[in-house]
Amino acid sequence: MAASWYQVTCDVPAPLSETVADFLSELSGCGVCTENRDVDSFSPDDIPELATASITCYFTLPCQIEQQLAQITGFLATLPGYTPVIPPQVSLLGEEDWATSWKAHFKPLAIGHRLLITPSWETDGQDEGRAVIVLDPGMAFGTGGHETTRLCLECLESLLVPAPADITTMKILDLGTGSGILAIAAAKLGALQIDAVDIDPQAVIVAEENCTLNKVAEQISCSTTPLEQLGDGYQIILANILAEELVRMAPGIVSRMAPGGSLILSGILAEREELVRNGFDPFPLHFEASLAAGEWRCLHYRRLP
Ligand SMILES: C[S@@+](CC[C@H](N)C(=O)[O-])C[C@H]1O[C@@H](n2cnc3c(N)ncnc32)[C@H](O)[C@@H]1O
Repeated sequence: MAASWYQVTCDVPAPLSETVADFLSELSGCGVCTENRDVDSFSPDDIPELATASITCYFTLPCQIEQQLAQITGFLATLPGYTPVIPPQVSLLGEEDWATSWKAHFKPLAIGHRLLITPSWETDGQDEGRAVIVLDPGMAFGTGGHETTRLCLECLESLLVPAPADITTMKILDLGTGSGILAIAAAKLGALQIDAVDIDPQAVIVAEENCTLNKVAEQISCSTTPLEQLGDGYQIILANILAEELVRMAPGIVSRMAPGGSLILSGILAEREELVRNGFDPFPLHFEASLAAGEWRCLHYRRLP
């Protein structure tokens, strides 16, 4: 395959990232990509900024890359506080690499005993009798890789496998649906009446697309309806949201549960488990379990009759 671009990446101290990004953008004549956050993190509030930022720009072929590199290193040398640890890294990219190289990071992921999350370009593989959820990484949280999602899915599976007698009539709420992954899992395991809500309209668009992709759009109603405007009688409520928000919403959540219904709370760092337990203590709930994965906890409650 013919190469089409030079990709140049400069690692610089974080405070210099804007200056370097502006320079590279002007020099290359196109946009730059800045990686300065530990993105494998749960929420925008706790995404830590890294000490070093990687700025990547692209030069279309043909181009005199040596001259461009000389300009870049010359510019970096003028910046106060810049000490080159690694020189700018250069690689050649082809059309196909450009379009597909990111896909290498997303592989089918088996969860629990019955679920398999797979990107749409990997659907030919063996599903070994698992319910397959096709999910392309989109703008919304929830491709199954995060512990908080996985814990929810495992707990949900334990409630729906084997299928309870009332699975076709039970109402399920996925509060903070993101990509729709939890709602889609519930549908794939046989539930027919699922509400998937999110305060982020972009997430709702992604969730709707994923429901269609998984052919479960008829079972799932996606919307931005706030909790306060939802009905009640949910046999299962799933909420993978941060601890403080869960506690704030506790009265609204519990009042929407059917007697005997299950509540699955995730997105809780181990050190905040007590905060959530205290927040849900005053309500008529039976504490069933605290599931752990690394620093994350997922709490399972049942509503008392
Ligand atoms: C961590 S993501 C969870 C996504 C998915 N349910 C999963 O388990 O992977 C949390 C989602 O909750 C949404 N959210 C946060 N606060 C909310 C609230 N008060 N009501 C509804 N959605 C909320 C966010 O927009 C985000 O999409």
